[in-house]
Amino acid sequence: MCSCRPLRSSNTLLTFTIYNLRTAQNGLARSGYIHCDRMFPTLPSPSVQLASEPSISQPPPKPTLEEPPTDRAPDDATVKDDSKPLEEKDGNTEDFQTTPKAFASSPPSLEVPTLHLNSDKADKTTTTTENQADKKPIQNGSAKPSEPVAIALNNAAMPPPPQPTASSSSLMPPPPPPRLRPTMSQPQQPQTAPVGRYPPRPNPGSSLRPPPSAAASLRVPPSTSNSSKRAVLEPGYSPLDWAALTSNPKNNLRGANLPPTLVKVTPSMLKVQNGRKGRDAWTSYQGKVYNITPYVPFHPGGKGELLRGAGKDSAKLFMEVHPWVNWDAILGECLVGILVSENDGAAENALDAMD
Ligand code: HEM
Repeated sequence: MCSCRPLRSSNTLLTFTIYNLRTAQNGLARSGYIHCDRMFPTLPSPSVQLASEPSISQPPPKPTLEEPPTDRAPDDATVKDDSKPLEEKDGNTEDFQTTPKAFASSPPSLEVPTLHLNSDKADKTTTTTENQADKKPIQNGSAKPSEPVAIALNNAAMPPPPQPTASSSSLMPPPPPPRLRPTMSQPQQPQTAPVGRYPPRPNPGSSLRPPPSAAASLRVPPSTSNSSKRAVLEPGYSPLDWAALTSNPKNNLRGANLPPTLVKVTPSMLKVQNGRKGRDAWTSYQGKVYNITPYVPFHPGGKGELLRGAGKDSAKLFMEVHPWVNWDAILGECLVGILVSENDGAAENALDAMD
């Protein structure tokens, strides 16, 4: 884009390049255009120093084409269409010292491809673009304008990702909707109402119920199952009452007619002490024999559960039900003696007989 100015318009000393075929023929610069040297800095061009009148220092090269002179004035520098180099008009460019022509370079037109999910359309688009890319030459050494488009269309030519379908087995099934944990007091009911945007409303009757408090969540829910065999203790037979009874030194909890020292109890002796026929119930635990009769009304599990171990070793039953209970701390005052074998018991009885 050379900004040309008529030759007359400049009155200062400037260096210009004159391109005019007619000037070369007639030796007169009848018409010419001053091109800015910035446009063609590397080309050798005849320079004209203008003082008051332009004077050509070096004659321009002679063209090979003959063209009749015109009658125009030598200083006529009117802008005309013949400002174009003559080789353009006649097509002869070999012997003519030409100046590189400045062509208006149109910006590369990037075609925005249209992407379709349909593979046929994508293939067509790709083919069209590839043809266009082949047809378009590289202009002025610039980068290929079609490269990004081609890359983009190569990506577009890839098959579209598979659309998720309900029957696709490669996808994980959606997680189940969260459920509220059913509580003991609110039995779970089948959900027949359609699942809407909002949770279902509570029953009209329960709307008057106060909201549950934090303390209610910590409360032990009432048990409706028969898994617990906890017995209802009579008044005056609480654990605190048992503790008060055992703290009395004259409680006589071991039983009547027993020596103050520990008794050697054989298995046969233990078996007789089963709580029937007016006899106390004895049980053994870890080699020691206890009279459990005074503890029967205090047993939280009830009389029947406690007497299951009467007349035998109840360590297994005890550990199955409540291994956390401290046996000795509760029944320490009920200790009768130690469990011995039948032979030891027989020998002891023989020694007693000798005395
Ligand atoms: C001989 C066999 C025994 C059986 C079969 C038995 C059974 C039971 C049962 C069924 C319960 C109720 C558990 C519940 O609340 O769900 C219970 C509670 C209890 N029993 Fe026994 N019991 C036995 C011996 C004993 C003995 C010898 C003692 C005392 C040393 C004892 C002290 C307790 C205590 C303190 C509880 C309350 C436990 C708690 O509340 O966590 N039991 N027992």
